[in-house]
Amino acid sequence: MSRLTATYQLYGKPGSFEKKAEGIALGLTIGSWTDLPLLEQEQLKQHKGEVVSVTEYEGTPHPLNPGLIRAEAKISYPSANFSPDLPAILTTVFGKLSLDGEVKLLDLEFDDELLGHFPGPQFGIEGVRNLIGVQDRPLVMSIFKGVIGRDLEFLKAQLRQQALGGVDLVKDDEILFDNPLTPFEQRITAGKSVLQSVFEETGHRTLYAVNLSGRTSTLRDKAKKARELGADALLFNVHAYGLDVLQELAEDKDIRLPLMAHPAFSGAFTSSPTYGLATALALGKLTRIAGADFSLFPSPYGSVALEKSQALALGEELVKANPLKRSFPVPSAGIHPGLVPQLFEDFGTDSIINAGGGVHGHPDGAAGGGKAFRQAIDAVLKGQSLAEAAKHHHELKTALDMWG
Ligand SMILES: CSCCC(=O)C(=O)COP(=O)(O)O
Ligand SMILES: [Mg+2]
Repeated sequence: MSRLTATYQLYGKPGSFEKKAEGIALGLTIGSWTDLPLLEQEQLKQHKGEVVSVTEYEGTPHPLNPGLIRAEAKISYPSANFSPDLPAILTTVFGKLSLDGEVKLLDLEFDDELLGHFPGPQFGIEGVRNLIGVQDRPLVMSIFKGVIGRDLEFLKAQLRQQALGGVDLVKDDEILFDNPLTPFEQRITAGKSVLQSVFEETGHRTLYAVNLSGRTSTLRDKAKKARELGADALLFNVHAYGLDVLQELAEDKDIRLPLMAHPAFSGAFTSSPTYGLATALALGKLTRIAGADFSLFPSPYGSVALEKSQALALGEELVKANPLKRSFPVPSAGIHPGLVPQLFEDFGTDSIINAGGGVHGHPDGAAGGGKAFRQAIDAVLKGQSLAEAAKHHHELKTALDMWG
C-alpha cells in the first residue's frame, strides 16, 4: 500500500516526543485508537498514521528556551487517506498541525506510486539546455531592473543591452506585473524582435522569461496566448499562488513552455527556525514535483542570504535522481562575477548564475556585466583564477575591481 512519510522537527522536554508523535499520527488520521471496539480498529487500521521513528538531539536547545531540546519525528500516512494532489497532501500532513505550536515540516518522502501522480518539470535541465543550445557550462541569466513606470522603449533598450552581454536568459523582475506601459503581450512580441535582431547581429541567442501574472482564473489563457505569440519561458510567482497552480500550468499540453519558479513570498512560511516548511522542501522538492523547470532561491552569499546547508540541500532536491526530470537550481540575489568560482563549487555546472544588480551595475552597462560573467565562467572552465583571467578581459577586471 502506498504511503507518504513526513519528517517533523519538534521541540520539547527530553523523553516527551514519542507521545507527541503518536498524537500527531493519530490526530491527523483516524483520531483516537485504543478506545475503538476491535472490529472498528481492524477496519480503520489501513488509514492509521504510523510513527516510524523519533530521534532526540541532545545539545540542541530551543533558540529561546534552553530547557527544551530538538527532535525529529518521522510519521507515515497511508496514501488512501488523501487524493493525490498537493492541497490534500499538505492539508493531511501539515494542515491544522501547522497552527499547533512550534512544529516545522522538514521533508516529505513520496513513494514512486504517489510520485507518479505529479508532472515534474516538462523540460528539465536537459530540455532547457537543448532549447538554448548550451550543454557544458552553467547558464547565465540577467534580470530586468528599474522597469516599473517605464515604457516599452525603455524595456527594449534594456533587453538589448543584456542580450549583447551574451547572457542565455533574461527574466522579468517578479514585481513587474501586467500594466498599461508594458503589457504582457507586448513585452513578449517586442522582446522577441529585440532578441532576434541581437541574434542576427551577433549569432548569440538569448531567451526571455516573461512574468505570468494576474488572477488565477486568467493564467491558463494568458499562458496559452504567450505560447501563441512565441514566448520562450514563463516566470511565475508560484508561492504567492500555490503549488497546485504551477502544476496546472505544467500539465497543460497547450502551454508547453519552460516554467521558472520565483521564491517571492516563500520566506513567509520557510524562514522561521521553528515553524513552517523547510526551504529545501518548499522551494526544492515540492516545486520540482509540481513542475518547475527552474527554481530560484536565495544563494548563501548574496544580499538575501539563505544559510549555506539549507541552500545546498535545496539545490540537491532539484537535481537528485528520481523518476522526474531535474529542475535547474538558480541561486540568486546579490550575485556578481567574483562569486562565479564559489557558485561552481557549490552548485556545479548544471545550475544558472542569475544577477540583476551584478549585471546592470557594471560600469560598462548591462552588456559589460553579462560579458564579465561569461568571462568568469570561461576562466573557471579553463582552471584559471579570475585574477589571471582579468589580465586579459577588461570587463571582468572592472567587475572584480568593483565587487571583489
Ligand atoms: C531572492 S532570489 C530572487 C532573485 C531576484 O528576483 C532578484 O531580483 C535578484 O536581484 P539582484 O539585483 O539581487 O541580483
Ligand atoms: Mg527580483
